[in-house]
Amino acid sequence: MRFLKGHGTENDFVILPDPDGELDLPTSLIAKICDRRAGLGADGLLRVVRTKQVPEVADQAGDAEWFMDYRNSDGGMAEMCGNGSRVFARYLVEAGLVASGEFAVATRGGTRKVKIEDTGEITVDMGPAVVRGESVTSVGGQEYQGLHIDVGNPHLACAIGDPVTQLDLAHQPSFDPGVFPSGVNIELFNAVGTSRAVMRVFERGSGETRSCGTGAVATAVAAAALSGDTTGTWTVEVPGGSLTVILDHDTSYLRGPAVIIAAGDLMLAE
Ligand SMILES: N[C@@H](CCC[C@H](N)C(=O)O)C(=O)O
Repeated sequence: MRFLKGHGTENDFVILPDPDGELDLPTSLIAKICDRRAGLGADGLLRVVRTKQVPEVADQAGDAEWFMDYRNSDGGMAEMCGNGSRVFARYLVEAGLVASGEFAVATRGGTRKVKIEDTGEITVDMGPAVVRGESVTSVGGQEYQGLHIDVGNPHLACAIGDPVTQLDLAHQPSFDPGVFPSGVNIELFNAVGTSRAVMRVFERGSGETRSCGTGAVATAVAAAALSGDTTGTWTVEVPGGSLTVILDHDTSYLRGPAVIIAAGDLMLAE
């Protein structure tokens, strides 16, 4: 099985090209591939398949020729991955499957417009990030209140007073399963002024990662809400680098780097 490896602000992914939708990828095989000791190691997996081969998205994919089949490192599905969509776009361009510039990518969370910037960074139109209410988490015995934000996938973004560097995110932070029946990605952040936030994240299905694109959008929305804003441009610093989030009236944009770092043959099997 041919694979590539890439990352966006150190949120890393195994990429499996599967243009005709022929790969059988049981959950246990994905978890094995993403295992950092027994496998290649990654926060998630991106299967690259033509939308016309995927009946459940083909009808709503619009002009997107390619579908990003995203899986968390535990093998579970997610609706959307912000960093993954940039890495996916970088792969499509480098593989010559799309012309550089602007194009669409289909995801379970909807079709997303992608733009390769002259700087080399990639901007993704993430769609509207919707505040659904409030909820609470507990990390290391400390409770934090935050906003439940839908970025295609579920987030709980909490502004905290303690420095995020001091948090112990080795274990699953608690959350309310009544509010988040399918699990949740939990962001904890320090807002610095009105345009910068420092964030750490515990991702559903992957644990603590060094970056989360949808989480950065949720963080920007929650940070802006602290001063009653719903629009603006935010720099979101994560352990793996820095992302730009632009909150517009009816959509949000995520901009950042994406690189492919390796390619090879995978011998793992079920
Ligand atoms: N790292 C991603 C989000 C991946 C999906 C998430 N773990 C979920 O289960 O919703 C990003 O960059 O957005």
